[in-house]
Amino acid sequence: MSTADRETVTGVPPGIAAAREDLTPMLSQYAELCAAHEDALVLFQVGDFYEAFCEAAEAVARVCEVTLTERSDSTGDYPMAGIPIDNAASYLESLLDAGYRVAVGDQVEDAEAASGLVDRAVTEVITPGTVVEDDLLESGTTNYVAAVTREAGDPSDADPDSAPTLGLAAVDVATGECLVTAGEPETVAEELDRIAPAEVIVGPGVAGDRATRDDAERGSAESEPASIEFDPAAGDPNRTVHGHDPGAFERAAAVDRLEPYLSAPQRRFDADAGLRAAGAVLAYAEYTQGDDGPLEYVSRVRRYDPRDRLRLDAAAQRSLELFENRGLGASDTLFDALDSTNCALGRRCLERWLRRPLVDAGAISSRHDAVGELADRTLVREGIADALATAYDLERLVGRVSRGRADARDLRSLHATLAVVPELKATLAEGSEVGEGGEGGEGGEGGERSEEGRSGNLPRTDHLRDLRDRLDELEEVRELIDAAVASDPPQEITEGDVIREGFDDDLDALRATEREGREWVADLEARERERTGIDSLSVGHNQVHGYYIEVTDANLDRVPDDYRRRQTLKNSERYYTPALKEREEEIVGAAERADALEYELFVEVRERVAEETERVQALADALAELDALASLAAVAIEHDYVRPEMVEDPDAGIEIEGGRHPVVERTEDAFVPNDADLPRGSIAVITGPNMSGKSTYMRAVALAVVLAQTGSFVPAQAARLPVFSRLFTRVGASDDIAGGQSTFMREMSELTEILHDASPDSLVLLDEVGRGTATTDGRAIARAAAEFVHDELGATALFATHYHDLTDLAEERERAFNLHFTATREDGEVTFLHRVVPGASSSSYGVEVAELAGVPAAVVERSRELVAETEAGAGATPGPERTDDGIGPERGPDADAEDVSLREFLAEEEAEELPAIEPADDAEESDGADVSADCDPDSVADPAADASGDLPPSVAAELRDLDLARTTPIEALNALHDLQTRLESDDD
Ligand SMILES: Nc1ncnc2c1ncn2[C@@H]1O[C@H](COP(=O)(O)OP(=O)(O)OP(=O)(O)O)[C@@H](O)[C@H]1O
Repeated sequence: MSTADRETVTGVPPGIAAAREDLTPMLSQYAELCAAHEDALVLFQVGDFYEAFCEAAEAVARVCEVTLTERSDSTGDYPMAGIPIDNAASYLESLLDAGYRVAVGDQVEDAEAASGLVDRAVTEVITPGTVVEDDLLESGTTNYVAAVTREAGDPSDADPDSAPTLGLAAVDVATGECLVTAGEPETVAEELDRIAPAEVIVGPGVAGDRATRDDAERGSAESEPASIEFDPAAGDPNRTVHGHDPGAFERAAAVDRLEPYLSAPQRRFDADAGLRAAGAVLAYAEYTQGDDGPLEYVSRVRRYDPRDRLRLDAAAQRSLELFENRGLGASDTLFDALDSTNCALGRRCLERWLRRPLVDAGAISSRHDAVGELADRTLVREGIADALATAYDLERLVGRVSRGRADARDLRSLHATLAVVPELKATLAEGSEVGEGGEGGEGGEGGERSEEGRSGNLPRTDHLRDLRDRLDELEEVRELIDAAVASDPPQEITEGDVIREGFDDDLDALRATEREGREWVADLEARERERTGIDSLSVGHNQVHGYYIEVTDANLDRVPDDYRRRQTLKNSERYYTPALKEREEEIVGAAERADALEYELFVEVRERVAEETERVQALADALAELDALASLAAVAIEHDYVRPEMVEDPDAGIEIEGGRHPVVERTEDAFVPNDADLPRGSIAVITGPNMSGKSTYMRAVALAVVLAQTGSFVPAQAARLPVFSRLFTRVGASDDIAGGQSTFMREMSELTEILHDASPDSLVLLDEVGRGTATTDGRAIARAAAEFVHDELGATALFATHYHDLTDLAEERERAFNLHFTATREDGEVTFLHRVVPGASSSSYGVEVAELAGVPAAVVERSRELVAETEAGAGATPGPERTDDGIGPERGPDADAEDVSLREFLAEEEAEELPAIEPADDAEESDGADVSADCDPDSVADPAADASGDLPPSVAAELRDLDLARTTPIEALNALHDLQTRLESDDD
């Protein structure tokens, strides 16, 4: 669907606009609704169908694959297309997928009761971020719409170097969850990626905003701040981003909008932008729900500071495959591996936790306590799972209740869910005596053994005890629903059978009248047969004539006087009697009044339940957390995870024994566990053949950190972990092809972020950095970045690389060390051992991997020849003996790279890759900071390089003044290039 297509069919279709003066009243009404919803496609209820007209009809026909028909009236012919209301969900989904917002124009008065044109109004605008229909929502997921705006103020006052503050607010319209935060563009971009909204509306000055875009196109610099460098769609190209009424983003409008949701909103937000984003997102949410006033189920507007959670940028979320599989290898994500929840509430909670791991050691340990207890207590865990498996999606149910959209079945579902609460409370208390199920094991920390715990009535841990206290049984609500609503009610709430007998005396009386009337009619046949002596006399009912007594022509002479003729058939006559007519009126009247009364009573009950929205939401939170914790415990037991020891010492590093990758281990028959011992601030340079397990290892370490801080146990034999505040990853360009940027540009901008923002509290994963460009440049960048991470940032880092010369960092830097992965080769066959060992690797086995992958034999052979030729060219350089295929040193079948000393390895690498460097001593003398001298044969050969010991003062001063923390690698290379040119011209 092109943008042009979309533009032509939102708002008033041109064909309708052209005929506006002549339209019939109905089409005029359609045109009015369209005009009021300029950015949406209007579906207009006509009986059992939603119709669209003219160009809008053509779009509906095309997108929904329905027939385009024609409507003819006195004013002309109009193309028309409709979708059946009963079956609208899948069509609506197609329209949303095609990028439309759909305004639903419902008939809002009874068509039969209406005199003249039926009143219609837009009852909701369905947009990707605000759908509430269960049919259109994936269960267990959260569907957010977000608003982003920037801090107001005169941009000329602002410090040009400081980043503007952005406000971000998001609402899940189905559940009422509302989150608000503010921060620099980078922080907000990160939060957007975590929240992953389906739709973003942007305020003035933010890219994607309509006014800003128009200004940019006109080249005007109006009073609004210029659009800042921030792309709300960056993390997900499928995200719908659009501008929205700028007025909704104004402070005064936002304060007014927020007032029904929280008191004194103007005092509640640290950043004005946060307040304005919250106001705008709620304005938009209300608009999509038919502009019916405040959304009552949005009872909590939660403000939070992203720094209170482990910060994971989009690159980290993607490359660690937390929620999205990138299709490389295993097909699952970390979330899939962790999700053993039993209900949608728990699933969403677990997802929230994983998107925002904790940074508070106390809170993390508290979750670990609870997971430990549930892991120990099998019966309790299974009891919770069984009970929650019958729980409905309380958050969405209560959302529908307070929106006045819940039907009787929804209330019964709410009742069924409330009914599991007492059961859950009992389960949590069951068998909690000390000594049950491995007591004193993993869960035994954190002051959880109170007197009550010992008495056997309550959970052991504070966390579960607190959770149990939060399980509000909402007895009154449960009893009210049970007393009022029939146990198996129909979907329709206007046609009776919804309210239980005994709930309302008037209703019971009406139903009794109806029942008695029907019984009277049922007995009428027998009575009349007896009275008239006509054995074939029958009593029947049809829609048109109501009740009748039927007598065949042969018996007409025996018809009594009080029979009145109603209808003549071929061989019989139909009659009624005054008594029958009276009864009939009684029955019909009572039934109609009963149906109407039932509806009234139902709405009353629904409103009473809606008054308890906040309590139901609080219960939903508690159930969700319990489910998430039980899921973590179940996974820990099933997959043999261990409770990590969280170490609060700021100097503590990562110590993992027998760590595994939680996703890869499920697909590999024989996963090889590995240790990780990474002192704080150290950098591990990891080398090894392709496919040997470098990435898997690095990710397993990072995932252990993420899991631990989420509150989960970790796949390892033992783990001692510090609490990190940020996690960065940068994976090689060819591993990451999302987004429209050149992959190398993307790689470099992600690297820039790391180099700017990582700190001693960060864990950094660099996987093949520099791979996206020429080897010489790539190597230089990799080297410089590694040095910077070590020297300037002090972050704990893992750096996987094929640039073997990086391994000499270990000799030059105190906290750098080498790890490598091993492989064996027997009869030309390579076997990867997937085992990490200290030291540097010797060989890349690239040609073997190519062969394994099925590269044609001729190409493999030719590659071997070329490798041999390169080596022969480097023959003058001292190095170890090469094997026939020239890939690595000759080794026995049992030998692995451990056998190769670092010295041999370095010599070998120089021989292989730096033929121009000689003698070898030069390289040893070179300063590690001068990457180009180390790596680039051309620059080494250049006599200018010799000038490094004696720099002209201006060059030296410039070098000293370079602010590396604010210099991107590309800028650094450019600066180096300038300096080099100046040195050369000085020499001339
Ligand atoms: N510890 C392990 N035990 C068993 N199999 C493993 C292990 N680690 C990795 N593997 C398997 O090896 C495959 C390759 O691993 P990985 O991608 O980590 O290698 P790599 O060294 O990073 O490769 P490249 O350098 O080509 O990127 C994985 O997809 C997985 O199937």
